[in-house]
Amino acid sequence: MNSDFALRTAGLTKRYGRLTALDDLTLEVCAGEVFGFLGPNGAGKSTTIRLLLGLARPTAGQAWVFGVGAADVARAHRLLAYVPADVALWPQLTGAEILHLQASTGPGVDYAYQAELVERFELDLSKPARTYSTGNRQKVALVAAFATRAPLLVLDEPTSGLDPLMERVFRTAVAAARDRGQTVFLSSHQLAEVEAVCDRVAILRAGRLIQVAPIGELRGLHRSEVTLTYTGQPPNLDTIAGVQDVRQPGEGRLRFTLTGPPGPALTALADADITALAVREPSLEEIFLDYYGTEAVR
Ligand SMILES: Nc1ncnc2c1ncn2[C@@H]1O[C@H](COP(=O)(O)OP(=O)(O)OP(=O)(O)O)[C@@H](O)[C@H]1O
Repeated sequence: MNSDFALRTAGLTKRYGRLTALDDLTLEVCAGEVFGFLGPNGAGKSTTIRLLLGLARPTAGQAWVFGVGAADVARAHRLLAYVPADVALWPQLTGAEILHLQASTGPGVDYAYQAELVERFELDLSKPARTYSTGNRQKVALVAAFATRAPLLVLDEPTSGLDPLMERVFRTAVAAARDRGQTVFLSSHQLAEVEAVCDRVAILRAGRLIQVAPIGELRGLHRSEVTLTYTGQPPNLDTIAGVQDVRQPGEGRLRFTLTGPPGPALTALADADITALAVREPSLEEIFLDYYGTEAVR
């Protein structure tokens, strides 16, 4: 088994009765890579992670962590740290006690870095975990994972409870993990998050792998929907770079999609009398439907 791969799956499949949660996933994540695992709700991301961690048994196929079979939990878990989507902590222990407990049972901790992370995530370690909000529980788990020396960090939608400021701290910590030579496997349903931190991305939909691509190739997926109101002459967006699907949903209103740098569109809009402007990021589901068509996502 080649352990240059931090993670490898071959034909990995999980069925729950008649539902196929994960269908024949074959994937390789190189050591040292920040790998995004992107898919809308219910795509099978958590199922995959449970199989990788040996928390569930595959119906078919196999998974390895640095060449160690995922079912060999005692060996595989010495090589990884995991942050689940719903972090559960021991309610009676304080944040400090939990970090101490995890440090003493995990694959080794960099305590100086742990202290730095506690500060950056603005975590109050003195309180018992039962008083922590979802976001604070997530922070404890993230600090514990990022501070380990585990060569692989498996993070399952780890920022769902974090505010934008903390999301920035998270992104910095992922970049630092990469610099420290760790591999990061990050599941997410946010295209923007994955774009910001990952080298490569796998896209999963309805249990099936749709695409694996370097992040650069995914940039074309990113677009915004712009809606504006104007008085007088409508802005002329006919030949503006990045502007598509210009529609007029009502009198004095305009809607279009924007990909790439917004400069040319902003220049064109500057000549018109715009009274309101709203920019919306479409959901991953919408992007999938738009980009891959209904056939590919079924
Ligand atoms: N223990 C289970 N029993 C039955 N069905 C399950 C079980 N776990 C997951 N599923 C189903 O498998 C599919 C994939 O779920 P999974 O949690 O892996 O998706 P996900 O991509 O992680 O989604 P989310 O972003 O919502 O967490 C879903 O249809 C889900 O309802």
